[in-house]
Amino acid sequence: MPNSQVDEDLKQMHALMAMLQNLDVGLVILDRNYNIQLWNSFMESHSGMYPHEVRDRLLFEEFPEINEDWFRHKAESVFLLNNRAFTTWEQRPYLFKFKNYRPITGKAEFMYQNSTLIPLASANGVVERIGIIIYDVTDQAINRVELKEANDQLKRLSRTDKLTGLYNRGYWEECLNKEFKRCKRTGNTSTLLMFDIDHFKKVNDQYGHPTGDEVIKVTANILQETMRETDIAGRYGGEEYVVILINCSAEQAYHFAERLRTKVEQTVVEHQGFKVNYTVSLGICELADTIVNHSQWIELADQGLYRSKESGRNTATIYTRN
Ligand SMILES: Nc1nc2c(ncn2[C@@H]2O[C@H](COP(=O)(O)OP(=O)(O)OP(=O)(O)O)[C@@H](O)[C@H]2O)c(=O)[nH]1
Repeated sequence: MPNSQVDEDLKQMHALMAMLQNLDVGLVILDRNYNIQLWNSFMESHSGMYPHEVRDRLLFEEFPEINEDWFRHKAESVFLLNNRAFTTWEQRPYLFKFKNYRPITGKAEFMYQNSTLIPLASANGVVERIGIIIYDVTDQAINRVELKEANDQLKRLSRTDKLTGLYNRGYWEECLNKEFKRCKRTGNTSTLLMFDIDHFKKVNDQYGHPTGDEVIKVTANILQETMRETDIAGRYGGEEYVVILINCSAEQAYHFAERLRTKVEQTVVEHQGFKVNYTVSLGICELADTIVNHSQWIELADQGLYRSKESGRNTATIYTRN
């Protein structure tokens, strides 16, 4: 080959190397034994390690954060099959654990990365090296994470009653429907308790709406303190509450209802200089074979509640057919 041609090839090679060095993506070349052969400026600036420090060093020794078994498994198929392989940040947040210095996405502690492994075949077609390309996808990942957080928050809000923090009627009914179906499937029994503040209109009339609101909130707190974590409580209407007592019979629910009723009876709500005593009436309905859907379950618990109101309030009644 004439000298001028060699010079030209070398020049082109230098230009290519300069370009690779300055790409805004990470580029690492590994030999067949996973020793580092090339380390571009992106890798240098994010790892703080110069190319001469890592050259000919075993990848897994220099970067113990890389799961060796997983990486070898992936890379061997690239070596053997001459195929590319990809890993996204959703599968693994990063390959190299680089600190994130980006001001806009300061929220992320580490750089999120997508990575691609590419086979580098020599003239005889044998893959003797592989290239790792690292893409910094921190902005994209953070946006996605934030969007998910916002959606989760929105979902929570759409399920929750603002005043009490209990589930709202719509979402609670969905839960009841699920529980209804679960009990029918498994043969377990759960009991529905519905209760309502007595003469609440008078509370509002006598002390004003804000104090009425406070009474509604305090009652929700008492309910939450009294029930189990697995029970599912909701605000059914203005001053009407519901709770699904999971895996609980009517008799057990009656004890629960009495505890709740007594706590309320003993509570004094202090608000805006007022001291409010009040009571609740409760209806109980255990799920039975005769109940055909969750709406009927609610109706029957409501009938229990109605009987409590009829019999003078501040009492709990288990629904029975007569
Ligand atoms: N402060 C306040 N009042 C509410 C809210 N939602 C409903 N109410 C009031 O709750 C009262 C319910 O009154 P009624 O349905 O007549 O029942 P009650 O006075 O509790 O009588 P009984 O249930 O028969 O003991 C109404 O005056 C509503 O305005 C709320 O979010 N805040």
